[in-house]
Amino acid sequence: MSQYILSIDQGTTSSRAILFDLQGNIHATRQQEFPQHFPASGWVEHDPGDIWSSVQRTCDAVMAEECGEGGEVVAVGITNQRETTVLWDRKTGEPVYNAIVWQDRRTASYCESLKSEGLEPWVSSKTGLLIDPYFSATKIRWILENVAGVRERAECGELAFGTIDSFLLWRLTGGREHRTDATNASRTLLFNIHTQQWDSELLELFGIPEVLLPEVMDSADQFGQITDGGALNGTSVLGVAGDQQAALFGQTCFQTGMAKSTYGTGCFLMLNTGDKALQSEHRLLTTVAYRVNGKPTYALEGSIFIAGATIQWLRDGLRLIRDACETEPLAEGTPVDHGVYLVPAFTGLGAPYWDPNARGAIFGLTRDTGIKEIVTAGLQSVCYQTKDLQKAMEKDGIRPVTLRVDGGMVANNWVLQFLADILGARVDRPSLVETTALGAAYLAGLEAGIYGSLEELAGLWRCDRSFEPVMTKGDRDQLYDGWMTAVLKL
Ligand SMILES: Nc1ncnc2c1ncn2[C@@H]1O[C@H](COP(=O)(O)OP(=O)(O)O)[C@@H](O)[C@H]1O
Ligand SMILES: O=P(O)(O)OC[C@H](O)CO
Repeated sequence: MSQYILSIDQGTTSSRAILFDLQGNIHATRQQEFPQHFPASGWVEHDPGDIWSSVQRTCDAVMAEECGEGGEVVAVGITNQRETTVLWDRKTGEPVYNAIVWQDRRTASYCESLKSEGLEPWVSSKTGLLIDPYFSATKIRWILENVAGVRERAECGELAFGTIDSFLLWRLTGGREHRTDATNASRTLLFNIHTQQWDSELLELFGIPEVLLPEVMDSADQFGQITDGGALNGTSVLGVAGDQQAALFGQTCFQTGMAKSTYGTGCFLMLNTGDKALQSEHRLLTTVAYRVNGKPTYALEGSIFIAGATIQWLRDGLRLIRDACETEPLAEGTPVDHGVYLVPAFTGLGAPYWDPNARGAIFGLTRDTGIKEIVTAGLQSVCYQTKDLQKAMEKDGIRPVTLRVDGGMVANNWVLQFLADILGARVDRPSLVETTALGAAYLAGLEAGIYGSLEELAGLWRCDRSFEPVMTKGDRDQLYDGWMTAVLKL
């Protein structure tokens, strides 16, 4: 009988269920998009019911079509959009409000007030994060403050908080398990990454009752047996990690100095710093990369909010292209020094600027600027933002020994060549770019005993193509100076 690991990848715009064979090859995959809600300027919400039903449907479909004929799922992994916050009733399982998504900026002024009290260094020393609406704590607080009756119900222990992994686990286990893993906990602004525990002083600061919080497990652990998962009933969830950490794991960046960068809606660069929680002096985040056998491994992270979303905007907002794949031939026919800079600060700027109030702009337009220059500038913006992160890491005294890339945008060879050129570093694309789902499968497989060690997993990584820098230092510096000038004008 063929054996598989099922990975549930619950992302910002869609949910995927992917069946991996035990060598880490994709056997079957299903994906479903779900609606995004923008109830006010800067607000982004998901209906948790949509998230749950998209997960159910993709899992059912993949199980029915591909696993029906004698196949067996031996372990389940969950990976998820991080920080997104749900509060639900422990008895009914019903959410008390929509999920507030990581991109949501509604708590910006509250974050500003905390920063003006000088609290950021203290919060950062415990959590590795900055005070920003991005993280869960201020979103939880907003629900407690603004939804009628919720604070009282929370204090009585009637409600549960979770990031999406936790919400899905609760539903899959029929409301028995209220758990999360250390990577997801490390994105809440409530978790002390040094003690690996919820921090009572932070809970007090944000006014959040501890009784709301899930139990924090290793990333490879016994999360619970599935009882409400259709054909998955009887199998166990054995791996959980936030999607960027899962991508680092799937890219098998297990050694200190190894880094991955994922180019999906946003871009997230993560560098393994081993057992040291290095504190950045240049506004990068310190986070838990994974926790295995009770031992946390840490990472430095640069989070860019808008990467592939720029291409979606060029397609859907400006209608300059019909499909993302048209961007590659357009850029190939355009000199890199066309002089147009597109800064996609649609929802503010993330690392290393952390400016929630910045907004996007296009600079350097002339009478002969056309579609191809604007599209090329859109692709280049993703690479320049990665360069910003590389610079911040260098100022912290760190240079990645390898950069492995993944996510939807890495199908674009032009982007990866320009990335290598602007970074002045080699960029490696693996054969399997669904590394996020793969990471969750590897974690589950590790707990199931299918894989004996991280070294064994590292041996499964395969390179599809390496991109070597060919640009001169002079050209690189000149192009990047133009980007910096544009960003400073925002
Ligand atoms: N050939 C391409 N060139 C540039 N961007 C692309 C290409 N193909 C896909 N994209 C972009 O990649 C993103 C999709 O990547 P994906 O990893 O599926 O995102 P997410 O998981 O965040 O939803 C989209 O924003 C899309 O615009
Ligand atoms: O769902 P994605 O792939 O856009 O990832 C979102 C990140 O986890 C946010 O921190």
